[in-house]
Amino acid sequence: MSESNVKFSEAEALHFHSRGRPGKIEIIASKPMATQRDLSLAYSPGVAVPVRAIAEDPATAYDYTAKGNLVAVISNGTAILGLGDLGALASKPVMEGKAVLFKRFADVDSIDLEVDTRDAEAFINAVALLEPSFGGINLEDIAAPDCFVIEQALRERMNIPVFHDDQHGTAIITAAGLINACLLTGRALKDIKVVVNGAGAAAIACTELIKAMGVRSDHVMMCDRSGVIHKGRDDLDQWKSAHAVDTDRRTLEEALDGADVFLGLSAARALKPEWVTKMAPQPIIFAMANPDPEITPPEAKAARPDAIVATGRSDYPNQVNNVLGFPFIFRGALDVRATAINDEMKIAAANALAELAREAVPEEVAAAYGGKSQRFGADYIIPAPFDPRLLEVVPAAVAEAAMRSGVAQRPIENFAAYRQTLRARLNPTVSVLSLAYEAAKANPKRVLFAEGEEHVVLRAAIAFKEGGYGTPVLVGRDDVHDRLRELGIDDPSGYEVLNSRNSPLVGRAVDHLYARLQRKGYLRREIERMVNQDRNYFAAAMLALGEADAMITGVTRPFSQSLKQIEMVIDHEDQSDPFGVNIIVGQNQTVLVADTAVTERPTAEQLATIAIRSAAFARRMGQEPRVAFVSYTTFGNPPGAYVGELREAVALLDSRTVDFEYEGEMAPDVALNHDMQRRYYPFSRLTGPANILIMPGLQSASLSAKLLRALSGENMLGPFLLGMKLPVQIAPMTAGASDLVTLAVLAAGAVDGKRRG
Ligand SMILES: NC(=O)C1=CN([C@@H]2O[C@H](COP(=O)(O)OP(=O)(O)OC[C@H]3O[C@@H](n4cnc5c(N)ncnc54)[C@H](OP(=O)(O)O)[C@@H]3O)[C@@H](O)[C@H]2O)C=CC1
Ligand SMILES: CC(=O)C(=O)O
Ligand SMILES: [Mg+2]
Repeated sequence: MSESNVKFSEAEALHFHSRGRPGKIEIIASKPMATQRDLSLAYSPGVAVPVRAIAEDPATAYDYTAKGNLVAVISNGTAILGLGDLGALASKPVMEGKAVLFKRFADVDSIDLEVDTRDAEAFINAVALLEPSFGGINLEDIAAPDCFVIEQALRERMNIPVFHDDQHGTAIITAAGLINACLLTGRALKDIKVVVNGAGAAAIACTELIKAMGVRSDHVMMCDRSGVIHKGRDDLDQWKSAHAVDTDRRTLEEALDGADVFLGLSAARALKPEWVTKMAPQPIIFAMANPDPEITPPEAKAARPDAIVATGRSDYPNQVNNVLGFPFIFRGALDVRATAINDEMKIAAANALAELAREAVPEEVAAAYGGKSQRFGADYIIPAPFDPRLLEVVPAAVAEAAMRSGVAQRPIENFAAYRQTLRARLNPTVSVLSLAYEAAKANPKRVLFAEGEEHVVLRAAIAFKEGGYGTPVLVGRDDVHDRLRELGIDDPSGYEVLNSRNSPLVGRAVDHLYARLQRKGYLRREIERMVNQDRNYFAAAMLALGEADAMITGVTRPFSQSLKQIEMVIDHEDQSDPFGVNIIVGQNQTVLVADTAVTERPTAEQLATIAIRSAAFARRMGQEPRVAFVSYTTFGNPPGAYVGELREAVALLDSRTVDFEYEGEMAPDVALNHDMQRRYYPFSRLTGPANILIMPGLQSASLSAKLLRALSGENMLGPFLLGMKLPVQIAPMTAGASDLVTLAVLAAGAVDGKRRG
């Protein structure tokens, strides 16, 4: 895509957007819609009751509808990122993207609306009429100067927060980054000389905010396409002329002479490395144009090794991008039902972000970024978007500022409790998975994809490599490169292919396997045939011999068959059998189910081991384990003949010292409902709903997991194979490319522990 740091092909980006349900959002019902009674309540006649209530008291719309947590992302497509005016329809992928970021980072429901007009008045009228529907309006990618007129008019006409993200979101993050970059270089805001390149929505808002925070007006030089905005120009509109200065400098190059700070909010490659050499010592360079910055960090650093450099992108250190702002700012504003997002709230958000970057980074975030650059310093001036603390810190600061400045209609009484609800909005498993992806990037591994001729596997390998998660090693025939070409990879030579027929490594694989199997009735020629003809034997041997760090297989044959083959090459972690865990990820809840893959009728001892290992895995996934041994009976009711092993497993855990909660036997509906446990089984030792369900046997476990996968699709992960000595994962035959990438990332994440152990 961009000229450097290419992480994916255009084909991959298109496939990502078109696969499955096209686009990136869908709407799901938050109430049951199963029965006639549900429908009567949700729609006519039941719906008439809240209708009358809202007509009588409009404020109750926040109680009876989704309004209070719903934000519209609205654009006319006149300044789509740095791509320019490509129209309303073309802006839809970006607006859908912003909507999903709202959900992902701050649990704000959001919908994109693309309004097909370049007429500011028509746009204003269209949006103003939407006030009843939404709790807030996030304007996006509307070009200057119309964006100023539009936002001003809508703020006056609407009694809900209206926020032009490219202006204020960007300004808040820029201000936070600038505060910290100045701290690191020993500068005071009042002294710095700033050059702003670009004089549009983002540039003007950033300039206004940093001036409000103490940067002197006569220290800021702004440039547009025609060069420096000076008092002698007669082509300036009111917004540009507000920032015109008295100077004889005319070009960006001249403006940069001796400047402390460059803020780029213009276009790709607008800043030449040779101009950067003229800046003051330890220059601060924020090249924020998207998707390609004004200058890349390697170019900037080559020209000025002493510079602090930030961009709008996630693949370089210091991502100064409004994604760090809008989800959390709206979260805080919605939670106090603010009527506006005012300057106090923006400054509070900027300060909160700046302060957060100066605090010690939590272990899990630091680990995810390879432990590198996660301490306040030149490569870490601003928190990373996946930092789970953002959702607690920024909304609380914004809500508090809204209350202080008198725009909060529903003030927060107990901030400690509020922070707790903010923490609960983030499903820890989702953040752990995100962090696992970041960790893979920071510490990339070689992962064998044993079925390297399958399209779905090749797609996964492409995503794995181009996402920067590691090096895929494809096991397959010599035409694998042709298949990669068919999938849009122009130069497939960067993909390593191991052919089990003619690889020079075959001999070592045969030796390894023969040494293991010669006394189990296998002849060497038989082993040769197995290694040549079956990729699981060959790939597992490559893993055992250290030619790669982890292995993925599974889409071409049943799980049990793959496992049997791999067990011939690789040992179990200890005396106990491996087992499978599936993870069901809900918005606010994660449930693990085990053993979904291996042992048909586990003994009590096996069940206890599965519980202990699942609990450790749950902790790795960010969950505090609460195990329920599940059955069709709950504490003996109805009496059942097949619950003995479960009860014995509970007794075994009683007799050992384990550091997690467990209980059983109980039916899944009781296990998942803590109110029911308290009401009918007050002796139960679980302190909340169970999040690990240990099934009595493979029948029930596999049936439940497969039913759930068929019904809930992408919310089901796994099965993850636990208990092998080396990191191997066996995907279900129905796995899609993204399932395979997740398995590969988790397998890669287990490498260091396994090889050490
Ligand atoms: N990192 C982040 O979070 C964000 C980054 N941005 C980026 O900022 C840029 C501008 O976005 P936005 O303000 O919304 O768009 P606008 O269309 O409102 O403004 C674009 C501005 O850039 C100027 N410009 C374009 N090319 C050059 C150039 N070569 N030299 C100097 N100035 C130039 C234009 O000048 P003129 O007035 O003469 O036409 C105009 O003033 C985009 O690249 C966008 O991706 C925006 C928001 C957030
Ligand atoms: C990040 C963003 O909003 C932009 O580049 O327009
Ligand atoms: Mg934008």
